[in-house]
Amino acid sequence: MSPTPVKIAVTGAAGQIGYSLLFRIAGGDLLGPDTPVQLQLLEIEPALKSLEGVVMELDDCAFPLLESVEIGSDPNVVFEGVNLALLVGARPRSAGMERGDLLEANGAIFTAQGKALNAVAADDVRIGVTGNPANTNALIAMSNAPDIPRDRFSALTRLDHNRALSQLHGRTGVPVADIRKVTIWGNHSATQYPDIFHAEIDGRPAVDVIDDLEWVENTFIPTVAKRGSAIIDARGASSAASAASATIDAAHDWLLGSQTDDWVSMAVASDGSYGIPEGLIYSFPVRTSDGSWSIVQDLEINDFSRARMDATAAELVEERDAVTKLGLI
Ligand SMILES: NC(=O)C1=CN([C@@H]2O[C@H](COP(=O)(O)OP(=O)(O)OC[C@H]3O[C@@H](n4cnc5c(N)ncnc54)[C@H](O)[C@@H]3O)[C@@H](O)[C@H]2O)C=CC1
Ligand SMILES: O=C([O-])CC(=O)C(=O)O
Repeated sequence: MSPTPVKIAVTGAAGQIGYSLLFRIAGGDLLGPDTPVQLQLLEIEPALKSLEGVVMELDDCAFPLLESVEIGSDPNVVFEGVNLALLVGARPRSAGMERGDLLEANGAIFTAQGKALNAVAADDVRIGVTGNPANTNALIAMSNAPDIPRDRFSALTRLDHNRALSQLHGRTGVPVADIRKVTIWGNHSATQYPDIFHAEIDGRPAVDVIDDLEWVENTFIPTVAKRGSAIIDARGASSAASAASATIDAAHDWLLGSQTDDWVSMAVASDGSYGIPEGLIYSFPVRTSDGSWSIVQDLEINDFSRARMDATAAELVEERDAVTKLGLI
């Protein structure tokens, strides 16, 4: 008997990220080669025609795992019974904007979608937020879905995590598979803190292998934290295929588990670990298994890390205060 199909909602499905994400999901990259998927795609009314074209292309791929595709513009219909909701749809920033500038424009979307998920999603739903500002959008959705446990919400910092791995690979030549225990702390913004003090490169402490704290502070951290802007400057549009790939990686590891000798970065509701204010959606090192996650505990935090972890938390507190004032949470 084939496994029960998983219902996956994707919002902003006609957008740039959607155009990569949907094909990867339907091809089995998220749930593996044995699990059929049913896609339930949300778009705003004016983008539905374009989405119809994307669905025609999905049909034309004849993906064996793709059981059905439904599209619509009403989240109360599209989210019906979904087991996984990937909230991508939101306005992207353009050159010169910070992601926080999108708070007001995109905040309202996540209020309505949080309410709809609360009303109609499956009991086991997991919700991953990619649309920016991702952490605070996840906070808004979570706050508007009081019946869904808080640990079912996360925001995407896996792209930052992958960017950090790639930069370390570029510096050392060690394959990314042999680089472990990198952490992105905090906000998916320029204040994020990519931390290598616990990382291992080829089984050795990363700081010893790199042996250049000046490079860590003045090249590695800003390169990872500002990579989104660099891509906008180069491409004239924000990252899309890499964002889709990270969205898949994050959901895959959340639902199916991550390696035990490594961890991943995920922005989740803080339980106060590492002194981060309770309830903020903050990126931590987490281990995942079977649809649940737990924050890696007891890492020693030096003064260099502490200052950066607190600065990115302070930005998230400001964002939370701003959306509270706007009445979104
Ligand atoms: N967390 C991360 O690492 C990353 C996040 N992003 C963010 O992802 C979001 C999407 O990016 P792109 O696909 O490039 O943008 P895009 O503009 O190409 O697509 C966004 C889509 O969302 C749709 N949309 C707008 N409001 C909607 C609503 N209420 N319900 C459903 N769909 C709605 C639009 O019609 C559009 O088709 C942006 O906020 C972007 O900043 C992008 C890259 C990385
Ligand atoms: O920078 C942006 O606006 C898009 C994004 O989140 C990223 O590439 O990390």
